[in-house]
Amino acid sequence: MSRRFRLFLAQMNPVMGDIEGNAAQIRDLWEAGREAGADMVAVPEMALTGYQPQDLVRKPAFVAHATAALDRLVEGLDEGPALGVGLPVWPPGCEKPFNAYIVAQNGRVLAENLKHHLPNYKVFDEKRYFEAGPISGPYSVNGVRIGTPICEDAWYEDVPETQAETGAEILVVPNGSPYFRGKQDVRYNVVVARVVETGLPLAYLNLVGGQDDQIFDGASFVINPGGALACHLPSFETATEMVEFEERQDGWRARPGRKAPQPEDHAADYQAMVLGTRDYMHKAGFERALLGLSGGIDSAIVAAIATDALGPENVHCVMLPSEYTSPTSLEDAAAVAHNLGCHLDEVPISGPRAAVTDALAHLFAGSEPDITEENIQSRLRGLLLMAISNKFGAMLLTTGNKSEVAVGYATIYGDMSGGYNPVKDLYKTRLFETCRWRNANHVDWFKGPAGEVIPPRVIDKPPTAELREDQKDEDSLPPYPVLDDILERLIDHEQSVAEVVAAGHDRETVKQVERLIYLSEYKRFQSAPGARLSQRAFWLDRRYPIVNRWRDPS
Ligand SMILES: Nc1ncnc2c1ncn2[C@@H]1O[C@H](COP(=O)(O)OP(=O)(O)OC[C@H]2O[C@@H]([n+]3cccc(C(=O)O)c3)[C@H](O)[C@@H]2O)[C@@H](O)[C@H]1O
Ligand SMILES: Nc1ncnc2c1ncn2[C@@H]1O[C@H](COP(=O)(O)OP(=O)(O)OP(=O)(O)O)[C@@H](O)[C@H]1O
Ligand SMILES: NC(=O)CC[C@H](N)C(=O)O
Repeated sequence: MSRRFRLFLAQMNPVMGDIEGNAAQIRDLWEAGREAGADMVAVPEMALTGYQPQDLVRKPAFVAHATAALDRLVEGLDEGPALGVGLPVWPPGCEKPFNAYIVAQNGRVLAENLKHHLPNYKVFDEKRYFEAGPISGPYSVNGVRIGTPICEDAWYEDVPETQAETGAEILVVPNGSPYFRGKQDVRYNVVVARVVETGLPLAYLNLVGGQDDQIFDGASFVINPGGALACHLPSFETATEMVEFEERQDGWRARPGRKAPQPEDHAADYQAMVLGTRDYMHKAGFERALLGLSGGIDSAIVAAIATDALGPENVHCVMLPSEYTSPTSLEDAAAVAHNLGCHLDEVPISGPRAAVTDALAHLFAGSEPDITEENIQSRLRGLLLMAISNKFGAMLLTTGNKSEVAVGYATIYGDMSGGYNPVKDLYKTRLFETCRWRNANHVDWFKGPAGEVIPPRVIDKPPTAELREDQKDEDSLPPYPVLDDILERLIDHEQSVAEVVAAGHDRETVKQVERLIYLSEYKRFQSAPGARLSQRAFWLDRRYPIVNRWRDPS
């Protein structure tokens, strides 16, 4: 009879800092694994505390709480499978804690794995929070030797290789790997390389769920020696899977299991925004969202995302027309709310606007109307929406896309008001395409209706802020395809002005965009967090000084 190993993968969604709640979830998952006859139940990196805990782990009381919760979990493990769980551990005398993965069985700890490679790039600052551990060797569960590189440890050869050389038969890798567009291909490449080098099957187990701007997409998978995919869990949903490994003449192999289809590109971005919005709201204690619905495309897609995340009954849309609001905008806002099944109220801003104009008349006498008056409209909308939020307890969502956020094309304390921005990392040209994707596609966990929820007219009409007569975005900004290409080069690829010009752009336009990016750093610093979709999202991926006189002389 060949040797077997039954690994229960639990792609779970912890809540940051809810140590007791996460411990209860982990205990339930362990029981489900025991029922199913597992040898080992694995949950992802830092599942006990939530990931990334940032400076929380520098607070000894936080780490002590996690340790106490772990001790209780371990003590409660009666006869049954081993449990692998991620948490910070802080041995006495160490300057910082370790990022650890504890494996326990039958009431006692079998192994303590410490993360060796601490990621310190993009959104990661683990060298700030953690001590790097030595490479941890394999441990035995029911007679099978398991090696556990912790997330980044699997991105280098040395940890898996050392574990294989010291007897590991299967690699189980717990991860806290946040989404960016195209990341799954990066993970396959990394994992296949480790499988080829070690000759061992590798189970890649990821977290799922939103945490501030980051979205953990799950999509856990198992690769066999030779590179074949044995099983794949769904993206953006919690899931469990029993993976059956057996030892054959040519070594350990995982039996083929579920292969959930994986979303790509617009499908993945949209689901990331829905999950990010749902988890930000729910984990922060909000059931209901509120937004200004203008009849434009930005607020339409945010309304769709919020509805898919929270359900139409939990999304309150408000149209706040002025004398510049066209009949088309009124109709389009009504159509979006109707298609999504959300409640729509109308609150005209003409009265408050007249009151503000009146109040300032003695100061502004003799000056010409300019952007000041335009911004007052935007700020009145922000004020009224925040009043509705205060009164009824829904969180205000803000709607600026990445193109607008990049050049500061938004009014601070006006349309930038709000707690979360689902589309903050989505350039306008991609936003159009993503609306088309949503109109043609639906996923079963979305709470909004299937079908063409965003009328094509909303997608096709020229974007306008409607803050003065006949205003169009293109009066102030280059056409979006041009703007987005310049932005992607300057921001996502950090190209020089000379390189952007060499790619075919007009120098004056590039310099104008560069100027707007640097000038609006203060707005981004004060802006709401949003769903991270790229490798260069505003906040942790791209950190620039606010006061900065440097301009590219190239
Ligand atoms: N470095 C700095 N650090 C901190 N604060 C700084 C600052 N520089 C300016 N400021 C402050 O910021 C103010 C200027 O910013 P702000 O008041 O936003 O005004 P501003 O950026 O001049 O105008 C808003 C822009 O957003 C556009 N827009 C587009 C789409 C929609 C909407 C909408 O509202 O619905 C608006 C609008 O057309 C206009 O171009 C200054 O008066 C000053 O108080
Ligand atoms: N008349 C309005 N009623 C309600 N909210 C509004 C109104 N005008 C603007 N807003 C709010 O301010 C935000 C910014 O306006 P903006 O014009 O940039 O976006 P949009 O109208 O949704 O899309 P687009 O830029 O494509 O016209 C809107 O998304 C909306 O939340
Ligand atoms: N938690 C981690 O170590 C994350 C780093 C890893 N390379 C990833 O993004 O997938």
